[in-house]
Amino acid sequence: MFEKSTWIRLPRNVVVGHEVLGRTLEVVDDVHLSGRPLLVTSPTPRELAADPIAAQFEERGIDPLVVTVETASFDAVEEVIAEAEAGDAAYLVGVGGGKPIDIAKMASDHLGMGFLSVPTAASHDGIVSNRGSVPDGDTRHSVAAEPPLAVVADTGILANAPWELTTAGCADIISNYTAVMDWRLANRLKNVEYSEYAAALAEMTAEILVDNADLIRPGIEESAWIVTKALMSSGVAMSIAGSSRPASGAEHLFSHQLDRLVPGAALHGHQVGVGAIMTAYLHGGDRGIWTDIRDALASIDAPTTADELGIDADTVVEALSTCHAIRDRYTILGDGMEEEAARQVARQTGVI
Ligand SMILES: NC(=O)C1=CN([C@@H]2O[C@H](COP(=O)(O)OP(=O)(O)OC[C@H]3O[C@@H](n4cnc5c(N)ncnc54)[C@H](O)[C@@H]3O)[C@@H](O)[C@H]2O)C=CC1
Ligand SMILES: O=C(CO)COP(=O)(O)O
Ligand SMILES: [Zn+2]
Repeated sequence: MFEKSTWIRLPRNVVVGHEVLGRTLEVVDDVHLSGRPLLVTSPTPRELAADPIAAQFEERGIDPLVVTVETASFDAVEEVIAEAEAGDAAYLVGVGGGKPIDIAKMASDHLGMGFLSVPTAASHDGIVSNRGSVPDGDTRHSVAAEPPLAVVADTGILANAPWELTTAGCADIISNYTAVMDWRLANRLKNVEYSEYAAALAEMTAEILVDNADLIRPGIEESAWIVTKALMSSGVAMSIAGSSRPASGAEHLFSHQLDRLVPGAALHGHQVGVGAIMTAYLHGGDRGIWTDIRDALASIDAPTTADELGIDADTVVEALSTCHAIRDRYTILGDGMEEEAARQVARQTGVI
């Protein structure tokens, strides 16, 4: 008997483009949200986007609640939940980079409320996905959470964000290549559930981004458009898969381990990009696509070496040789790399 079922949770409206921030209330209406919103933001995005959105609500006679968070933590999630309950909020709006959006996502999951994602930086694919990532003890990877009901991505704001945030978003997309290789391997070796649709979408997204790498330049709104659409597409792949597998393999394990060893040393996307160079090498050796990945990263100004990440060689080797154990996710790292083998890979690929 056929007993399979799937439940794909996607944003209902995705609005990307020039000055779309000014249309936030139209989006709110279109997804039938009403009542008092709670805007969750961080200091710079507050000025750039949350205050202008708050002004739109005020013009309509609605007094929005605003919480400014500084760090991604469960204390911040609790604070948002408490503010929402005390202020009778009806829904949440996450405005900023990954941190406020993740906090809004996790809080809305807990409160059973809808939420909107308003990214001000195209820094990774969490800005649209149904995954939330808040450090929990030793855990750094994402967990299932509420997907946004809608995304409002203003390309003018995104194009003016610090360039390294955009290159981090690009690198997060480029890492889909190795994530999908790991996923296929895990499917073949461990019978891990696999979706060809999600895998193909994740790979195609990386390919389109790499093909358009020449158009991705600082301060250009069309660049923000290309990167944001890719992040959306990658988020959809994760939603189809019902896991982060299409966009997260061993290169992400490596990055999560760096987050534990040297918190805040480099951006998520930059770390996974360097991880992807090394894990692509592990998949294919000298004939593999690791040089293509390295060159694609270099072409969009993303780091390709430990030095460029600002992380020392020993830490890179430690992260690569220990990260297999941090999560139950089978990858090319198998049951772990010997430290000397990890050092060789990092040397062969020019990472150290
Ligand atoms: N949910 C998920 O699947 C994922 C979540 N993450 C999480 O996301 C977080 C990292 O994301 P980020 O966006 O790097 O963090 P973030 O929210 O801290 O933003 C980085 C910095 O950029 C600034 N910023 C944002 N937009 C700006 C703009 N337009 N102009 C000037 N400055 C601007 C912020 O004020 C902040 O200082 C981490 O907590 C990480 O764990 C990372 C990957 C996936
Ligand atoms: O960053 C992500 C995909 O790009 C999410 O992956 P994780 O589940 O490994 O946190
Ligand atoms: Zn990522």
